[in-house]
Amino acid sequence: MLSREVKERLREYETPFYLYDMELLRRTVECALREADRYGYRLHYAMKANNDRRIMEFIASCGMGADCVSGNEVRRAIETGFAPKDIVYAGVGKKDSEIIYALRQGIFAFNCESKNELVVIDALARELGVVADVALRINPDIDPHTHSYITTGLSENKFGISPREITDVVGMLGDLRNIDIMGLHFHIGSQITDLGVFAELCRKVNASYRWFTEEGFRITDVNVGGGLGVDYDVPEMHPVPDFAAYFAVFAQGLDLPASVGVHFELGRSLVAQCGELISTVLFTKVSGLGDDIALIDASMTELLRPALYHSRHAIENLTGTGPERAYTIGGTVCESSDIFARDLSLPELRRGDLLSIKTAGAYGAAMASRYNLHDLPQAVFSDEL
Ligand SMILES: Cc1ncc(COP(=O)(O)O)c(C=O)c1O
Ligand SMILES: N[C@@H](CCCC[NH3+])C(=O)O
Repeated sequence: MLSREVKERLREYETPFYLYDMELLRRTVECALREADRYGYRLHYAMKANNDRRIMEFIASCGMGADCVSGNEVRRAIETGFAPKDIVYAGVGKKDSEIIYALRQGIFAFNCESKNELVVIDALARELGVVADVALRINPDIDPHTHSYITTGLSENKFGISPREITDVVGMLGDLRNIDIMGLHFHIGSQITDLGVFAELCRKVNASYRWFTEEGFRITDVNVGGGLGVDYDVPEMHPVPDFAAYFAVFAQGLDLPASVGVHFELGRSLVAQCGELISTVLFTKVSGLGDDIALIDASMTELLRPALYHSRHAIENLTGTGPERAYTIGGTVCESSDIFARDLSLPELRRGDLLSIKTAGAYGAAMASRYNLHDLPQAVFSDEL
């Protein structure tokens, strides 16, 4: 809940902008690290969720590693204080220039997603005279019960190496002298709220680990990815996700020797709740069906999730106190999918009211675009207000 003084101060900034609660970020990151530490688990921040420099610098300063999916992400991670030896690099389509850059940095591991990618990493590593540490990303065919666009571990998805290809891959590895298969990697999707899905993942991880060990591989590290979901409906009830319950599922389900390092790649659960998108009501009008529409100065260019996944974010009228009315909340972009909410009850909206769109710290600013030549949204931090 923002105080009246803070709300007044928000008026000094040009909307739309992202407001980050740095105290909540601190509590969230500390809680995740504390709960992971109980089991000796190692955390890597999936920076695709939010690559703001201040946020990254803070997370790096807490001692987390980074999970990157492009050469530029690896570069930004290093610039913001993440140690190369704590960086994992996934991505289904890595370019040669990106692989070469990451090889030169001496990152912890490439999460490798296909047979052909292994061949390319090996060749590039040979040219550089180095050996690349590689974790094979296995597609375990698990339904994570989330939106189909953010499901990544089903057989039909483009991610990971399928069981069909595994034997081929293993047969070929003897010829690849410049890669060391030291790990196995899994990531089955995002915004997963059914913890039973992670229990199923553990069973698949155990089976894969046993299979690779029996094949003669020395697997020192297992990376189970990220995916823990957050509460978009009533965010104030769960400002910090239940990391204790999440890690306990793995502690109970994983059956690996104590010497094997267990890694996680958490994105959304670390940064979603600390961010909100602040926007101003521009106009209200009535549709041909008689519905009240409010047009706000944020749009799918600042927060794409509702247009892309029909996802719902809680919205608060920060400045209006009138009687409630039901609104369709639309953005400014020339796309009919640019709608943040339908039939949403809010204190009567007037031109100039400030709205807060909650749980926007993950995959918000990071997915912003300049469509319609909009400016990219600025970031404002709670401790600077
Ligand atoms: C390979 C990989 N690791 C980690 C993540 C982070 O996921 P989340 O933000 O759901 O924790 C993603 C995104 O889904 C991913 O693709
Ligand atoms: N961008 C998605 C999550 C994708 C995660 C990356 N694999 C979201 O906004 O929910």
